[in-house]
Amino acid sequence: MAVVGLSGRLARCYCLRAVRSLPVCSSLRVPALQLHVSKTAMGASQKDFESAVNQVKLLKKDPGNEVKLKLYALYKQATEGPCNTPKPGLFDLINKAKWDAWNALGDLPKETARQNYVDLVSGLRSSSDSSSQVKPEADKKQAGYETLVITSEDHITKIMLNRPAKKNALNTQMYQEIMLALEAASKDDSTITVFTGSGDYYSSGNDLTNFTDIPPGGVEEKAKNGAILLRDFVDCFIDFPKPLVAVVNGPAVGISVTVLGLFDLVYASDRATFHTPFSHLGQTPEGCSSYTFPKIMGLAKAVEMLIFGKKLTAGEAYAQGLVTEVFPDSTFEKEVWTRLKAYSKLPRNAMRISKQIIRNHEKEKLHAINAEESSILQERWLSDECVNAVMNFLSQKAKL
Ligand SMILES: CCCCCCCCCCC/C=C/C(=O)SCCNC(=O)CCNC(=O)[C@H](O)C(C)(C)COP(=O)(O)OP(=O)(O)OC[C@H]1O[C@@H](n2cnc3c(N)ncnc32)[C@H](O)[C@@H]1OP(=O)(O)O
Repeated sequence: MAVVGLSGRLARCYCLRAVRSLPVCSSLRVPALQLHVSKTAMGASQKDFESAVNQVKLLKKDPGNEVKLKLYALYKQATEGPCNTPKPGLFDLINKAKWDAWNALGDLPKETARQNYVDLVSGLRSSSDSSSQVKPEADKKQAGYETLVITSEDHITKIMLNRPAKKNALNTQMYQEIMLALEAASKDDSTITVFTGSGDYYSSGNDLTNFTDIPPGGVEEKAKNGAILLRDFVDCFIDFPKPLVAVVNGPAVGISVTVLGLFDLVYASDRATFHTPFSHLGQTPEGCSSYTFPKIMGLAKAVEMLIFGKKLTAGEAYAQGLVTEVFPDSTFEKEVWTRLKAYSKLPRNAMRISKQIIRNHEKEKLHAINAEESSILQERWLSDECVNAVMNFLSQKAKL
């Protein structure tokens, strides 16, 4: 695809398949940067291993080269088995150190290497978290998040998307932090968990700059990593055990709309809108919306949103069953939080078990739908239709 004359940022856009793969960086790459993992190496604890691979990227402190060599060696042993490459030359110090670390593991079984990797990362996580996070107390912001503001008060854990200058667009870090925040909220002493946005937007959905910066493995690896990230992200909502509430304070776009089908309550300000411009972007529905939206609002209305990109007002979203209740913007925050504080005093276990009974019937089906939607999007992200739409936004910041 001819890319002559585009800005530097676009020239890095993963969509530009003509771009040669970047030179392999000379510094030691922690294996977490290579998220493509072979199915055969995963076995029963595939999720734990993938989650550990993801978590390495979020370590607050650099664990040092010795630990990184250990992570590298265990990763290679878990995914490829015993060292199977020729020894690098004497002066190729970085690759020789990596080769030595891997080779030193000898015939260690893949399963053992995988488990050792998971154990090593969880140790790194707990030491990193304990040194960087403040124990949440009532009215206290939780430390350790850059794209979110997490507060705990009145038995409510509030997860606020906090990139207002970018309309709370979800970049890769925000996806990762939301997964961590949901994991923490599922285990803390709160009764309900609330999502909302800071600034005038709830969220403008996927950050389209996520499509730039080609990894060393090229565009296919970018799309594969994106599909893994999307699937893991949506799985967190499918499996979340407590009542999950969306306080939609303004316009919502894309994935911030589609996952609403997995929430238990959706309260919207009357200035909120709901927009899923997937066809405009050469993309397809995600967040299980290909199943939940027809179920919630009927096939015709779901098609009008998901295929034709009709933007709904809060009133229309309420009429179609996507929104539980709409409030005047002037009294939105006061009315909604008064109500939620009353709900949060209800017996925690009864609410959790009731949610389980209501949601468990379809949990496996939703996981399967999520996996299918993610793999279809993996292909879509490499298509010319998506390439042109994303480049159009990035180069002109065209408004939908
Ligand atoms: C292969 C790679 C995969 C990566 C990982 C994927 C993981 C999961 C993917 C799941 C699939 C999700 C799909 C979706 O969510 S599709 C929807 C995507 N969102 C959009 O297309 C919205 C784009 N934004 C807009 O149309 C407008 O910004 C908007 C109407 C939302 C607001 O317009 P307004 O004029 O009011 O404000 P600005 O445009 O000036 O916005 C202010 C600044 O914020 C930037 N911005 C806003 N939204 C986004 C966005 N989604 N992505 C990136 N940047 C965004 C905007 O550019 C402005 O920035 P500057 O101030 O720098 O100009």
